[in-house]
Amino acid sequence: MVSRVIPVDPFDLVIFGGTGDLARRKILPGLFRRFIAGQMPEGSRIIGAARSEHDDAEYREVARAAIEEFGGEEKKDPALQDFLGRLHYVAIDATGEGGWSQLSGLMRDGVVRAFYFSVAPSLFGPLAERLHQHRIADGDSRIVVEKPFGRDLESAKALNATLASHFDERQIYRIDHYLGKETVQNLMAIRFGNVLFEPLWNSHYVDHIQITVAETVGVGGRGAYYDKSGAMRDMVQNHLMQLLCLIAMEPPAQFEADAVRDEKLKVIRALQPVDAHHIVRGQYDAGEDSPSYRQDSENPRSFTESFVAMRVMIANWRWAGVPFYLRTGKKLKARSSEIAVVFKDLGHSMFEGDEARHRNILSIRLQPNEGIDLQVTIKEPGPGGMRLVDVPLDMTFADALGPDGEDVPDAYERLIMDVIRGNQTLFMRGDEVEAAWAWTDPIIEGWERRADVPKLYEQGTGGPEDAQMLIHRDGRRWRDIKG
Ligand SMILES: NC(=O)C1=CN([C@@H]2O[C@H](COP(=O)(O)OP(=O)(O)OC[C@H]3O[C@@H](n4cnc5c(N)ncnc54)[C@H](OP(=O)(O)O)[C@@H]3O)[C@@H](O)[C@H]2O)C=CC1
Ligand SMILES: O=C1O[C@H](COP(=O)(O)O)[C@@H](O)[C@H](O)[C@H]1O
Repeated sequence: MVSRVIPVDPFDLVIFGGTGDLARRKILPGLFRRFIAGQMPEGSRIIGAARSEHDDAEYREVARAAIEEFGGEEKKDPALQDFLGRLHYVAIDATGEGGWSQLSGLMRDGVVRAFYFSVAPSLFGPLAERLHQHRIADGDSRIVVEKPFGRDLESAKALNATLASHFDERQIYRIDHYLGKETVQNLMAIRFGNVLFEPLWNSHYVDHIQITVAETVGVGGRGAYYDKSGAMRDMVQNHLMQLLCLIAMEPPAQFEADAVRDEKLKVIRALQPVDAHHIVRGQYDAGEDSPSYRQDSENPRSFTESFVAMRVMIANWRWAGVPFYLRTGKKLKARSSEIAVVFKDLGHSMFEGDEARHRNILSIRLQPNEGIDLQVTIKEPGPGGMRLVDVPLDMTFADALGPDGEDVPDAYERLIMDVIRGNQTLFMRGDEVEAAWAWTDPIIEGWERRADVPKLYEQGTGGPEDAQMLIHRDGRRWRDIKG
């Protein structure tokens, strides 16, 4: 099978924060992979922009070093030199006047102009203002806005208003890199591309749904940011919420930006408030040889959560009474992200002596080993009569699709190419982000009001004991976190 590369128009992509961690770790290596794949047409340029003084040659060395450090196999590709030749640099201050006329002079007509805000969120507004003031952005330009998009409803509204005073909504690409992950898109393909699942996708057949995003990393290196954020703002309000929307939304009429985003918004608006009883916060303790969260964040009195588990209900016809259990945390036992749709038990077993509960479980593995797995019940092989056993019908995309199944763009690559193509389907709309904050704000405010103390949990486990209780109380259990 040969991967299809959809052509894009020539573009100028300006990366504000082009020397920063995200640019070096993800954006530049990703763009090099797209260059190799033929998605950077002749005449396209990448312009790094940050305060530090560099000329083009020095910036190319920054990019070369980044690709060497963070790139994969592609770093050995002889096309690297040609790619670096497409890079330019402007020293610019987002909050001052330095560099703007130089950037303005670099802009060309006849190519797509995209501006990636890979800088601290406090600079999103000043960048938008200056792009507008200096007439660097035209009516077809796109801006890509990184997370976090605000830290509550009020700040998200203010940021939306600032951006809206300079750009139309169709020009604003709010990034959630989970939406760019291959398997997250597969979620929609599995749901809406198979006749098999949709009839069962409701409260008549689904017992509950589990969404897990487990990480083994801690917050070392990003402690200052994370400690003001916590798992709720960092992961739940955006990534987990987006997964929840995709799994729960009604079928959109088309796979088109507003059709998909309208349906996601309806899910967020139908979320019931979560009471304290249905949510557990945790913070990782010190391990034998590894620091605690408080040490990593350099805040010895921190009450920020590095883990959240919660039971969420959606008040609509399709999902009435079906719990969605969400959990995410750092320093857990494995890196594993999965959505599991657990179907109801059979109403009656015709097989004598079969007392086990048999249930179908559709598990969509987002990472690692992207794939799907459907647990089905079959007869145990051998002469032992009609004894039933549950087995997985397992498909790893890499196995099923061969080497090309592995050769897929990573989330950032895909999303940047969508920006150039002008496709907003996998980006969050302003009202979606606000609705998500409107739902999370009361939860966070409740913690602050009660001075809630997160439960400590042992590193390398599934989180605090209370998270087990959260689901056990309902007579269910979490799926194992397996890497
Ligand atoms: N790093 C990551 O893994 C992730 C990051 N993000 C988001 O991406 C954004 C960037 O993060 P990250 O790369 O880690 O941040 P860094 O601190 O590593 O980089 C910040 C960049 O902004 C530049 N910069 C700082 N101040 C100004 C200014 N006044 N004018 C122009 N440029 C400026 C810096 O260069 P200089 O100092 O030379 O100006 C640098 O290039 C943030 O919004 C973050 O939340 C989101 C998800 C993951
Ligand atoms: O946005 C973020 O995501 C990462 C997890 O992303 P993944 O692609 O590695 O699953 C998380 O570590 C980080 O805290 C958060 O800001």
